[in-house]
Amino acid sequence: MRQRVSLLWRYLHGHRGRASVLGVLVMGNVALTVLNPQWLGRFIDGAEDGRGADALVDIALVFIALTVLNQCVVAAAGYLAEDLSWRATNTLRTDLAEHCLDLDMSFHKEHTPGELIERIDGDVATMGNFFSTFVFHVFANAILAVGIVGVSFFADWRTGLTLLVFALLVLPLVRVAQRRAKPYFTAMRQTNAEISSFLEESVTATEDVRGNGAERYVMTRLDGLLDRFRKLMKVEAIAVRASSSVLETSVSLATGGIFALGAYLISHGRMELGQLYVSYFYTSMLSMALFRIAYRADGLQVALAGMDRTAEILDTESRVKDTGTTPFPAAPVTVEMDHVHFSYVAGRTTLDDVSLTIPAGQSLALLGRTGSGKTTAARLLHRAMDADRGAIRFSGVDIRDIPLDDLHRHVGVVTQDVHIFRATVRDNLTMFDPDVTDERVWKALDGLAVADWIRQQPDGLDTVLEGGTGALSAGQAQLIALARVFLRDPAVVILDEASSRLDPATEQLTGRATAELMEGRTTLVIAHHLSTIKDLDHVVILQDGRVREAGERAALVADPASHLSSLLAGSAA
Ligand SMILES: Nc1ncnc2c1ncn2[C@@H]1O[C@H](COP(=O)(O)OP(=O)(O)OP(=O)(O)O)[C@@H](O)[C@H]1O
Repeated sequence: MRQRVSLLWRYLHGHRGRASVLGVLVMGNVALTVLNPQWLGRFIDGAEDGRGADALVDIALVFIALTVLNQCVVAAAGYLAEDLSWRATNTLRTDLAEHCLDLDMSFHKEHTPGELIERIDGDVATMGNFFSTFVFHVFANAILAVGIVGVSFFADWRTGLTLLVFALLVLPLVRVAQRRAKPYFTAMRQTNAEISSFLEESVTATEDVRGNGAERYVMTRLDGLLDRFRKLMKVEAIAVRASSSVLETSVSLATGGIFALGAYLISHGRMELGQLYVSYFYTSMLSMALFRIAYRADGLQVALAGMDRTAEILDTESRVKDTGTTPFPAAPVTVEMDHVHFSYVAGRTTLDDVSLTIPAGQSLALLGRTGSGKTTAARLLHRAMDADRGAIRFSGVDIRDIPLDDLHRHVGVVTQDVHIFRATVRDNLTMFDPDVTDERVWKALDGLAVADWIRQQPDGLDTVLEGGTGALSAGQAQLIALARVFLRDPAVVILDEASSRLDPATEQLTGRATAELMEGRTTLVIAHHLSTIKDLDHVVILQDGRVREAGERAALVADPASHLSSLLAGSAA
């Protein structure tokens, strides 16, 4: 609960002014709603007492004016609640997205993209609804209930007591209904997130699914998830229905009680007809208020469950701590991995005592079979995660001592599966940074192979690219990624070669662009083809997470006993 309150407080705090006005409007609405029936009572009593038509018309006019005013207050409060909820939740969405981007690999391994989208968009949207729902249907109605009981006490303690007992009996029922329903709501949201995530994965993997003839299996799994959702929905609906039936019965009993009490009081001259009418009116208003609270309890439950998950994500701390204060060393930098150990899963070593050095401004090819740990070693270099033991240093500075922002600015990464945004070439190069001018783009790329390629695109920098890697070949996507890195001018470059074969023309172009990028920078290349290592200075061959061989490329090539020589001989054969 404290977590939820502090989450709400954090996001409403910045909008205190609007929230206060909203509070005043809600209170005004409650006051007008409670006051209005009093005028009806006066009207009835006035008519009974034989007051003149003018006086009765005046009372009716006041009643109408208050009703209109109340509607205006409701409209203003509705607008403000929506506005406030969008402002607060948009900030929350941005913070959540940023927080997720900052979290390390282990978090992203545990949560699929679909699940995170559901958290960032789905849960937050529900919280937005909750806000309007809470203000209008729970908070406002709770205050209204208190107001009705209070005013009834003031008029006659016996009717006040009847309404109080009614409300006090009904409220625990509402709470029981809420508690019963909550686990189902939580499970429903979780299943919903799993469905989104599964759909996202299936759509992304369409080619693989079809290629493997796996449509039926995929659909069976989806069926299973949908079935689980349906069953949860059923139980939840029954829980909500049962509580409404109990509520409706209680309302009938309370109304009967008020009429019986009214009849008794009128017959003893202690109540007038108008007052009885007001009490009856209050009973139905109170029931409606309690109904609304109960009815909205499900929305409230969904929102509370979403809020718990949101708070949980916001409270998840990255295992990669950003506590360093040492500036990134001046280029060119020496890259050193010193007896590094790493496991994704406890007990299953991925990197075992890996040491390597790339002298300043030189390049190193990291070779090894699939699964030998090449990508993992590269990830450690830009702190996608941290080594369990050992150290990584740039020109002698431990990378954990460098602020993460600084590190990411100076270490450029080109991954195998480059992500292309559905946006212009410009946005894809600048990563949506509006401060990077076209002049800067062209200056950074001046005379480079990638610049020629961009110029050949139909609209140059304005060419709109399809999302993913759909519209571009692997080589073209690599060209975009290389250009991105050129723009940032990093001191260290980590390059995961495109593993798929490129067509000869693109291969030549990416080869030239890569050579240009490595110029004057310290580079680690994850090489998937032996043909591409010929221009690199050093070679490290990994085998099952250990260094099998390391040395200068030329020396290893010249040594017929080296493992590299045997690999080259094997690939030539
Ligand atoms: N996020 C992860 N969580 C758990 N295990 C992982 C993760 N990423 C990789 N691994 C495992 O770590 C080992 C090394 O993987 P890594 O991707 O570093 O190898 P690689 O040499 O780059 O392979 P490839 O050439 O196929 O890209 C493999 O056994 C792999 O299954």
